[in-house]
Amino acid sequence: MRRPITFSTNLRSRLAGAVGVLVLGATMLAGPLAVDVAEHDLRAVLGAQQYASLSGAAAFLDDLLEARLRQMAALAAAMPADARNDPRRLQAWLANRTADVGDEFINIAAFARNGELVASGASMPTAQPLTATGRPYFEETLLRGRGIVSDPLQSRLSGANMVLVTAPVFDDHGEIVYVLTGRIDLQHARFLRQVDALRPGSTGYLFLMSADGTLIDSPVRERQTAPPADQPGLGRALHGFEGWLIGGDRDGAAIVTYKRLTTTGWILGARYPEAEAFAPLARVRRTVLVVAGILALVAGLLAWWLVRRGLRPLDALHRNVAAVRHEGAGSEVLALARNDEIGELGRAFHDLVQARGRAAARMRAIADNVPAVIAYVDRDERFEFTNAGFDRMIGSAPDAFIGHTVREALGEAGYARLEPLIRAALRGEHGHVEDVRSDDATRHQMIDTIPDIDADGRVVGFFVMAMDISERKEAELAQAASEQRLRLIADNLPVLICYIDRNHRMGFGNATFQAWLGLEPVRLPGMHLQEVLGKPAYDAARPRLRQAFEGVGATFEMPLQAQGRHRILEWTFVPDVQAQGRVSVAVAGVYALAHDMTRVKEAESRLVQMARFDSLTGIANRRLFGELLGQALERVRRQRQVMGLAYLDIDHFKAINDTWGHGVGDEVLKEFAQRLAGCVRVTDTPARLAGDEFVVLLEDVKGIDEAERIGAKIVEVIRKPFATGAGPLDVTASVGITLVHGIDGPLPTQDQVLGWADTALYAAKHGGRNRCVVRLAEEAVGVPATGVPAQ
Ligand SMILES: Nc1nc2c(ncn2[C@@H]2O[C@H](COP(=O)(O)OP(=O)(O)OP(=O)(O)O)[C@@H](O)[C@H]2O)c(=O)[nH]1
Repeated sequence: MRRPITFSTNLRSRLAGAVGVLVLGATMLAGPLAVDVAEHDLRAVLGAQQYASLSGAAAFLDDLLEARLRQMAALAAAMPADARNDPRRLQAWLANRTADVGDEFINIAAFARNGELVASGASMPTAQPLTATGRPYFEETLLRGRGIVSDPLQSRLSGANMVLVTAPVFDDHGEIVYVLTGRIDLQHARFLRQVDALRPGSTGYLFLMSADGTLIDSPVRERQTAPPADQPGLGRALHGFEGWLIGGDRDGAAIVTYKRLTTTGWILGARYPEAEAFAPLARVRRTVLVVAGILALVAGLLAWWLVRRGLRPLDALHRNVAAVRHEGAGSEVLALARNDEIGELGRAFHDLVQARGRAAARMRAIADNVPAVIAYVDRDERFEFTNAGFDRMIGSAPDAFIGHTVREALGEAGYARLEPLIRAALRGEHGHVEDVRSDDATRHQMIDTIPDIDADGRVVGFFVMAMDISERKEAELAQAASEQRLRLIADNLPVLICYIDRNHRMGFGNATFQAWLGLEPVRLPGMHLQEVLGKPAYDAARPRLRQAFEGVGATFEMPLQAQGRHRILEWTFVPDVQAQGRVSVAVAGVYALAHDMTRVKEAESRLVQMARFDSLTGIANRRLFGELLGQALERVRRQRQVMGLAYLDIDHFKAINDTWGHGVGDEVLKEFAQRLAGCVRVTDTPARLAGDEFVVLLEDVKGIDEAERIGAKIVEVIRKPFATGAGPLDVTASVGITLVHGIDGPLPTQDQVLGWADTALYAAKHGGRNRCVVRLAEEAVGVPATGVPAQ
């Protein structure tokens, strides 16, 4: 559920204030920022200026030192030859020269090539001879063969700081004989005074150091003996840096510039304190700040006022929206007539409110017409929404519970029934119960609770839906009772009844499974059919089962060995066809019924026996004989054998009956059949056609002789007295045999063959009875019989 949008009541004031402060701040910052940019540029200009100025000063000092070197070189060149050879003359000459150059050099001295001080323009030291051996300026002059300016050094006599300018004195052979040194006392030389005009500003100053950082000259008194070690960038300058930089030390920030002298490698530095360098700019900055502050205040106020004025329609729209939401005002107040964005916004709100109203009405109509109780309950378990179902199911007005808790609305008992569902819903879980009884326990209800989870995953409430499912419950109970009845019937029927699913597993099975197969019905569901029937029976049933699953029912017989009994079952498979969609159907399973056909089969087999055998004598009757004769005739033609058919009749049987009665007649018939069966081959089949008429089907007879031997044997066997209830009786029989060859052409009919045998019998009777007559088939009609009279 969405959280309601909260309009800030002072949005307009806050926006106006924010814009005012932004404008004020921006205006305030603009001036100082501009001054900062100017200061940055000015620094670059001043730095470059300082460097140019210092370069000029360095050039000047280079000129100065080169002039001193030239002056000393000229002096050395001007040394007369006698002064070179005579130390006293040299001393006098130097004294005069020292007087000449007194402004530039405090003293001029001459050192011999071995370093010994030979002469000095000032007074010669007397106490101890001085030597320049090992001194860098001396050694370097000898090495280079030209004059140099020494690094600052301290006089061994006066202790004053000085530098020496040297020049070699050559003899006529170009060899150095003396090294002249002109001494410049740093205390008095004041190199920097000569370039003082190039000093930066009034508080800035220049300073001069040797290449190793020894201070040569500085206007700052206290630093005359020590190098300006804390000068910003000094370390870099000692490593060759030339240029300007800005740095700070205990004296404050300053622009410091460095330049090296080309003659000596000395470092000339200038320090220009920022306090002086940027003093005009600081004044400008103060002025800019004041002016920017005033301007910013005016601009900020103006911006604040303009925004407030511009947002006044939005404020009005906000009030109207609040009136619609909280005071029930009509949405028409939102349809502003303005022709700008606010008007457009207002009209859009108006349309939205209208659409929302229509949607809410639709939702309400749907909710009210659903046959269920629908409610929304907040986190505090208070009803926020209820539908008309409350009226129908509970009998309370639809809005009666709004604002009340579930406990207040339904009472303790009703709340207790719902409490597990409410707890589940507030945990964020769906709840569902089906068997909630109404207060009077006459109705069944199904209740669902669905949690309302916001975008942050918190449960803010839940929906409740309750339905009256009494009718469905009653239907379920009725169905259960009906199923119970069906089950009772199925369990008491002497048939196997079961349901087989598509995987050939049992659905259910009736109690007969227990009786016939020893399987409890409760164990059947899920069992595989192979497990139930055993593999052979299952394999036999599978093709029919496949057929049934293709939608075609099947009925078939199948033997089953179980529980020590052999049964013949007649199975019927009925497909359980279920609709799938509108047009297609599918077989979901197969209903199977199995009847025990064992007894029926046994009775059937008895009937077959009865139908094919003579009940009095037990040998084949006319029906079976007919079947066997047909088959024998087929064999005759196929195997080209000779078949014989003997036709027998008891002589004067009527007289036996008449004399001794039917019972004795029956005894004679049975004994006759017995003897007949006993005297022919097992492949020959005796049969009783009717009364005292018998036949014997003789297979594969080799010829007439053999037929006659068989006939004679029969006649002989019968001739022996019959033991009957009336005592021994003499019985004879007449026999007519016909032989049928395997010939081409149409096969003779059974009646024809019987007719031929009957004709032979007739001949035997006619010939005096108690004998046998054999006839070939082709002789059957009108041919005299070959009688085999009784012996
Ligand atoms: N006991 C008894 N008699 C039967 C049965 N069926 C037929 N008969 C009698 O058998 C007699 C048959 O006689 P026939 O074959 O016609 O004549 P016959 O006396 O044998 O004379 P010939 O055949 O010429 O020697 C009749 O009297 C029948 O009633 C039977 O099942 N049992």
